[in-house]
Amino acid sequence: MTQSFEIRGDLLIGSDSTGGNRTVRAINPATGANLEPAFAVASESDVAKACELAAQAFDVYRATSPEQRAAFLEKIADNIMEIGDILIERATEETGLPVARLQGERARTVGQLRLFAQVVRAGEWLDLRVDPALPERKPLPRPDLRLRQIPLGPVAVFGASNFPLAFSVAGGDTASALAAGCPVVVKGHLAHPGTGELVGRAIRAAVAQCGLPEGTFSLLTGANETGAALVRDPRIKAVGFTGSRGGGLALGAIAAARPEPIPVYAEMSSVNPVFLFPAALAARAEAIGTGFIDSLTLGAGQFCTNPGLLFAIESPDLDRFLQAASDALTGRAPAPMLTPGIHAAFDKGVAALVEHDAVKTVAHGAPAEGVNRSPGIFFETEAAEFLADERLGHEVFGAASLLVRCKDVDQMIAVAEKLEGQLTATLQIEAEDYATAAKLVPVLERKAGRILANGWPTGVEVSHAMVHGGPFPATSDSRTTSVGTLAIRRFLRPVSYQDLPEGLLPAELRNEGVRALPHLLDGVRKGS
Ligand SMILES: NC(=O)C1=CN([C@@H]2O[C@H](COP(=O)(O)OP(=O)(O)OC[C@H]3O[C@@H](n4cnc5c(N)ncnc54)[C@H](O)[C@@H]3O)[C@@H](O)[C@H]2O)C=CC1
Ligand SMILES: O=C(O)CCC(=O)C(=O)O
Repeated sequence: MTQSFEIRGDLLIGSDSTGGNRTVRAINPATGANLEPAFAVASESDVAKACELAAQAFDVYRATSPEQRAAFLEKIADNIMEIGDILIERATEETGLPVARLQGERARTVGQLRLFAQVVRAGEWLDLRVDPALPERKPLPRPDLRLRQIPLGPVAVFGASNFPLAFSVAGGDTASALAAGCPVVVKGHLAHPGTGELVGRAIRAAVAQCGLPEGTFSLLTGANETGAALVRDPRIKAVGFTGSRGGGLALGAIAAARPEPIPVYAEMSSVNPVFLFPAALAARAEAIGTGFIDSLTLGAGQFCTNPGLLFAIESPDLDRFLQAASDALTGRAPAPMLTPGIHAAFDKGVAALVEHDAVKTVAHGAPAEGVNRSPGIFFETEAAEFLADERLGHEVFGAASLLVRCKDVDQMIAVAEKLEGQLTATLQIEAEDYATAAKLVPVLERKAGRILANGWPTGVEVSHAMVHGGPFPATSDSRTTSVGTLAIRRFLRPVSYQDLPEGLLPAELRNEGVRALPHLLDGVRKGS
């Protein structure tokens, strides 16, 4: 039977929809108009109720079999597709993003849930290890030791403004936390509350259809206070976040100040340096120029993977690149940005660069027609100036980028050494560049979570070998990723069982259970 999902402005606290005061409306950023209906904003008691339900759900949910949990993730994906066109229509109204982009994002979101279902079934994430007892060992016998990963507990997820589906209510943080066995309480982003509610209803329906406890999932709409109360709640055991550096740091500080501090996995700011090597520019300066502008202006530049910094060595080929990039950007009409606040922050960041004595404007897009839009813009400066002012390396969230002119490869490497942590670093190279690029790669490994060649950083593949992370300030914890199947590890911790009788061991660590799953037996990989 086809289900119908509606936007009513409700909080979704377990199976209850009655909480909150109806005080906020979404804004259509393309027109500036308010959208109906009014949405309930969660109070502290709503937050506490969602967390209590999540805590009650935890032991039941984490005891689900891999098959039950995988089926739940797949049911969420099916339900999201069942929402149908109203999901894309509402997301377009709330974000100003084009229909095709949102359709692609929906496919990525459901694909991500289905991929995590496969991961749960495969069992590698349990990281099972067995070191059998060695009773005859001298001078001391070895006990029987068995290890598995267990989920941390209820997780707070902060939906991102710029990916209303793939990084929001049922995005990567939610998918990986649910896959790990953690109940999830989402703090929805006020930039897309209707989109969030539709997806939240799809998850809530899946909870009921799969016979899971109601507290497995809740959705709280609200501003910063709601999020702060959620992170303070003692029942929350980890946080997933995508957004600003200020927001991520504030939540990290709240989490660290709790009587029981908890991990915050925050994906924050990145300028994603791109290194244009000489032979690459000689071979294809024009193609690199247009490819760069396409990546820069994608989604009005509102990607944390946006190429915000370029480095290149002075040459006539660099001038060809600049001409091609300028031609591609000039006249390009700006798209609406996600919120008036994000638009204002972009204008402020651009104004600071326009007024900077050491920065020259290379090109900009067509003037804005309509609200919440500003032309994309491309600047240049000298390496020495870049090194002298660290503000030139900070993120301007939107379609703004700065080219840094270097004298030679050594200067390019010296500048790279000064960069903050990044999500990505990109090389534009040809075979003749490999020897010099090889000197840069070890530097970039220290700086970034993903190094790519001859592509553009926007557009992250959801897969097993993806890292969407990196050293601070790209993220708060460089040891992991927020995209790809490795993300499940953020919400797990190991437990070792020493000499427990078979009947007390979890099923997957009993002899028969272990044999059916991939595991390490005395350090040797088996069964995968
Ligand atoms: N690097 C990236 O991936 C992204 C960066 N941004 C940056 O963030 C700016 C604002 O955009 P938003 O999406 O609204 O990000 P934001 O960081 O302001 O908000 C994201 C979420 O965190 C919460 N939050 C923020 N500060 C908080 C605090 N002090 N206490 C408790 N909760 C807090 C908000 O309520 C929201 O739910 C943009 O102009 C841009 O500079 C935004 C989206 C993605
Ligand atoms: O480039 C992408 O696909 C993902 C970008 C991202 O993670 C973000 O903008 O928050």
